[in-house]
Amino acid sequence: MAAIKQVLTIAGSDSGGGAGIQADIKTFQELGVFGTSAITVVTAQNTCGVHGVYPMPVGAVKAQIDAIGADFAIKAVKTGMLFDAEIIAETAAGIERHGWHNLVVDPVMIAKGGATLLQEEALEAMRTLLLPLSAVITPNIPEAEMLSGMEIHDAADRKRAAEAILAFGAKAVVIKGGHANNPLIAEDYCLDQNGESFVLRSVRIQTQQTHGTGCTFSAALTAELAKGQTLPEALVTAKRFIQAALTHQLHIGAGHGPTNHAAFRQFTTEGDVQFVQ
Ligand SMILES: Nc1ncnc2c1ncn2[C@@H]1O[C@H](COP(=O)(O)OP(=O)(O)O)[C@@H](O)[C@H]1O
Ligand SMILES: Cc1ncc(COP(=O)(O)OP(=O)(O)O)c(N)n1
Repeated sequence: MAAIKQVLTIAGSDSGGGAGIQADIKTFQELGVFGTSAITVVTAQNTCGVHGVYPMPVGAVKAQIDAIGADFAIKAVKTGMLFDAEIIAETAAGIERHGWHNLVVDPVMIAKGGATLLQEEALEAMRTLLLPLSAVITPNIPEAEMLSGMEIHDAADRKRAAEAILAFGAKAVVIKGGHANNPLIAEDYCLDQNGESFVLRSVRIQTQQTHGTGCTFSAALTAELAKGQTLPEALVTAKRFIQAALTHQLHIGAGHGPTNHAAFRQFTTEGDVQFVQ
């Protein structure tokens, strides 16, 4: 029997279970890969907001990464909440030391409730240390604006911002459309270093149950890359996964509830996502 594909998430813990490490591991499990983790930060968090942020000592981050590197055949890695420049530097050094490829960088910066998940002075470390190692980076619109230093109001702005982000060395960028103003469509835009681009479109689901959408999407992308899918194939599955997770809601908690990670396996999603070149 072929060994199950092994993946690593280097990210923060969300006590509420909808985002961060918890969302990543659930998504990995649903997509049939074996998830391992290196926890960067512990957050005290629920559907109503972030109540506390407790960074791990960098030595603990390094020790977790090296324990995984010593024993697992990691096929893809994703990063999530990294919080400060020291943790970013340790993460980048670990990825290089272990020669890991298929790096998905989810540049987590601000939680839906407004809490800071990345210190402002860490932005430069993300640009210079992590982006050059990444196969793909998946900013939402505010994150793409921060990374590129440009405002995004329309598709032309989005393309210019994507080009600016690629200039930091990422092989591809996906600017996710969850924060766009379009009330009907949720559209993600992908551009790679060869100038190839496409968009992924779905119906926008009218819901408050959106906590952890970005983590879940990037974890699904990581799982599919580990299984050997091409970037466009992996992105289509990730978009179908999050569409199902948003459609079949769980209604947990009083605030922004978590998405339903089990929905993709339970419900048909064929045709829910349009790939437009
Ligand atoms: N209301 C929605 N309906 C359908 N898809 C959505 C909705 N909100 C976000 N998405 C999708 O979820 C994924 C994460 O996007 P986004 O919410 O922008 O990221 P983040 O959680 O990092 O802010 C993207 O594929 C986006 O298109
Ligand atoms: C520990 C932790 N990591 C990441 C996030 C942000 O996740 P995201 O998927 O962007 O979802 P929202 O915060 O926007 O709901 C987080 N909250 N906690």
